[in-house]
Amino acid sequence: MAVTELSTPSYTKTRLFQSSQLSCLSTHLHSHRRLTFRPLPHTRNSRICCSVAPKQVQAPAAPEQTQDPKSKAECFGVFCLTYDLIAEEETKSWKKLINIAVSGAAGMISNHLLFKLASGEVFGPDQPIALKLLGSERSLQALEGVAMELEDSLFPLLREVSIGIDPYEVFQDAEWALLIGAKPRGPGMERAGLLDLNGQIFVEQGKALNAVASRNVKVIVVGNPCNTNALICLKNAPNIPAKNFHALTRLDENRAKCQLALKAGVFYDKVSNMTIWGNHSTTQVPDFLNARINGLPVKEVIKDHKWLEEEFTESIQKRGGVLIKKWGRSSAASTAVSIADAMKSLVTPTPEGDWFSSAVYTNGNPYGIAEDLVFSMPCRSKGDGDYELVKDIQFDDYLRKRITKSEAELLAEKRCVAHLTGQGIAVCDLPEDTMLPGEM
Ligand SMILES: NC(=O)c1ccc[n+]([C@@H]2O[C@H](COP(=O)([O-])OP(=O)(O)OC[C@H]3O[C@@H](n4cnc5c(N)ncnc54)[C@H](O)[C@@H]3O)[C@@H](O)[C@H]2O)c1
Repeated sequence: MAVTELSTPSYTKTRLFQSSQLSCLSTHLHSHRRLTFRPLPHTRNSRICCSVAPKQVQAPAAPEQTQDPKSKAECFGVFCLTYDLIAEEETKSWKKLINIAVSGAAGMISNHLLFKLASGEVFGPDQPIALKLLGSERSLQALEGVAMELEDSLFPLLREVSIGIDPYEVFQDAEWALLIGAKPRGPGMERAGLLDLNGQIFVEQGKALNAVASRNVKVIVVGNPCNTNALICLKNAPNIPAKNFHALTRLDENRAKCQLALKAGVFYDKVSNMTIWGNHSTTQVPDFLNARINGLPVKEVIKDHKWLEEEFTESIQKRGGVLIKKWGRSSAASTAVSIADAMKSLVTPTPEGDWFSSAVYTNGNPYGIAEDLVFSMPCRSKGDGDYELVKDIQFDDYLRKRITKSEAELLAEKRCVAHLTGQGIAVCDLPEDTMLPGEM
């Protein structure tokens, strides 16, 4: 198969396929004819658009779209079948499809997350979704495998699956972008080197989101160092509100809730108001001053304050590393759970009096934290995808001091990637070689 190699300004090359090879059938979404299966020949090693339409549910009629054939990708295997559903199977309650883009889709976290999304766990049992999977050139074969597993799972709500390596194509019309793909720190690599290497990925993906995603796309950055990657991404996407960008600290929140529950001898659903402040790194601050157990301040329930200040805090900061030592790899399943939790927190109203943690853009924050960072803070949502910061938060010297340390680290990371955020020449003076939670 002839492919054209084009140099791109990004770290990788993008393969473009001849327009004659580009065809994808997803007419099942626009058709109400009798069930027909129309297999197309498929070609391997191509950018692929895969559409699957299960028989249980029916999309509403949409106007026929005249699409430029070049904007369509090639279909693959059973995804090339066109299912025209019979009129009797129409479901009147069908909702508009949500487009979810996932990068690093052939990786370990995605291997759990995609199946949770497709099952309806996040958006509910009557919300169809399209998954747009972005991989690296090296993982394209693996992405095909992921698509096959999704296909074999017969998820009624999963209406379309497309895979590719070009973010400008995969992020088209994305309403959610879960940016998980990143490179791990290699042997001997400085943290500054990792910031630069992964930062380049988020420059390109920010630009692509800016160019082709929904103007109200919600972005959750997971790939590490996630706070600074999120900052790079939003700076390269000026047409998307900075407020829409999050870096994932929900796993840290979940871990903190679990440890407090264990110490207090209660089930973890009794722990609320748990904030993680700052960076998703070993400087993060799990806030036991404002957290509650059974509605009471943690310090009233757990009298061992030395444990809170020393063991608890460090155990959360370093839990990822301990897990790697035991498990031999970084947390994937619990990270996927926490991504689903983070999404649910934005699409369902936060329970009265409670909040959740997310690393978001500091722009007029009420806590005195430096502006123009992506910093984990307490958030509430009305369930419309947006959030507001929680105002009534207590601080003491211990909490302030810790938050300042994490803030200093993020400011240093920001200086280190100034060349990627359009903020001048990079000066890398990281205060110490702090670790990501999974790197010890
Ligand atoms: N924020 C958190 O709480 C948290 C928790 C755990 C892991 N992480 C981070 O999440 C990231 C992914 O973890 P994983 O275990 O899934 O890793 P993984 O190595 O299993 O998967 C990463 C995938 O990303 C792909 N990839 C690399 N560059 C890409 C690019 N430019 N575009 C698209 N895909 C690309 C790789 O090919 C690979 O398939 C890592 O950076 C890890 O440190 C974050």
